[in-house]
Amino acid sequence: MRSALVIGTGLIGTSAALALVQRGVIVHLVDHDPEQARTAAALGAGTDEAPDGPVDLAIVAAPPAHVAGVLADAMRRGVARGYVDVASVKGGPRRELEALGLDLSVMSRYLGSHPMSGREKSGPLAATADLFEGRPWVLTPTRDTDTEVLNLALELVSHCRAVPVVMDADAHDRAVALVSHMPHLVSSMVAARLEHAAEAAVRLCGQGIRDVTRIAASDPRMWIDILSANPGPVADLLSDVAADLGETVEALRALQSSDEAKRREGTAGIEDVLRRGNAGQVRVPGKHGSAPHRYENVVVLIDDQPGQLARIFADAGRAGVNIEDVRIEHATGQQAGLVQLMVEPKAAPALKEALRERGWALRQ
Ligand SMILES: NC(=O)c1ccc[n+]([C@@H]2O[C@H](COP(=O)([O-])OP(=O)(O)OC[C@H]3O[C@@H](n4cnc5c(N)ncnc54)[C@H](O)[C@@H]3O)[C@@H](O)[C@H]2O)c1
Ligand SMILES: O=C(O)C(=O)C[C@]1(C(=O)O)C=C[C@@H](O)C=C1
Repeated sequence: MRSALVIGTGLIGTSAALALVQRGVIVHLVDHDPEQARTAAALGAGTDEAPDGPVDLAIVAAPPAHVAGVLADAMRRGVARGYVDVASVKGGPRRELEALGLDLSVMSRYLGSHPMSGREKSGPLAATADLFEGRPWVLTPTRDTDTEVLNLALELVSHCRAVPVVMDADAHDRAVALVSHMPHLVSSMVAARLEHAAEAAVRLCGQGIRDVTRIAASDPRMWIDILSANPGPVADLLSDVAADLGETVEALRALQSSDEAKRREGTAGIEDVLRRGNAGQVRVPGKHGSAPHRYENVVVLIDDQPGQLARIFADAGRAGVNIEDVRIEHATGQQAGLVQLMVEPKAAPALKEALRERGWALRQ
């Protein structure tokens, strides 16, 4: 693949673009919010200039409810030889696209896909080139999918160092209901208990609750789209969880009883759910392939003024350093913030020197 067009330059689109750029692919970036595409370009994910002819692969990374419309528009304009989307649900977007009445020959250029990797954060600033490393990336070809398009999608997955998994779209949706969509709701429900909890209790939060609630920080609009496209399988699973919850509540109540036999029943009920949890947890596969990169942090003090981030990215680009991840901390009550630039350890000394030369104040 020589060229790609990423449509929707948020977390996933920009992460894929960064990985493709690292592998020498010319990447064009477009978003319905041009500021997002400009930011992605400033991060080194490609150019926000339009391609002057069809690219090899268009990657649609817009929210699920927009995917069919964006794909149909791009396919009608013939912007690429092949088209993939990365939406978290696969059956709905394909059916919506089919309903838009594209010719079969055009439809054969489309392949639905879904990288099983993400973050609770949105937007290009949360993107990283190694987001998909070692993670499953589902491809849902049909009998009509053009082989060239399947090969382009496999190349995308390989450039992102992910592991391709071929599945039927509806089987995919049932599987992700179990491993992603239902757990997301359960995480939100646990986190919701904290909303009005006493500060004295919340202050004690340790790693356990952080692990269980991390994904509850995700963008609700995105998740409304995802859950609306897969409500049946998620509802079925959540009703199984509700049954477990009911039995667990009963077991805990039995533990409060003064009757010893009842207390034994309660212990057995609790043990049952904990043991079944152990048995399920060991089935969670480890991350395949290589471990995620450990980046070095270069911390820069910035004034809270427009254009500061773009200037840092441009200075890093001039120094030939790829920024793999960025975090921004705003100092409370001050017109300043700390930007953490995460880079390959071997690139850190050159970046620090270049930034100092250009007058940036670095912090430990
Ligand atoms: N977040 C995750 O963990 C994750 C993981 C795998 C797949 N996905 C899927 O990837 C897609 C993108 O998710 P994200 O997390 O990157 O979201 P995001 O909010 O970070 O980015 C979405 C981008 O799409 C743009 N956009 C919205 N409507 C558009 C349109 N009509 N045309 C062009 N651009 C448009 C937005 O401006 C935004 O920049 C979704 O379909 C999602 O289901 C998300
Ligand atoms: O790890 C996260 O933060 C995610 O949100 C990742 C996650 C998941 O549930 O595994 C979320 C939705 C996507 O469709 C794929 C991946």
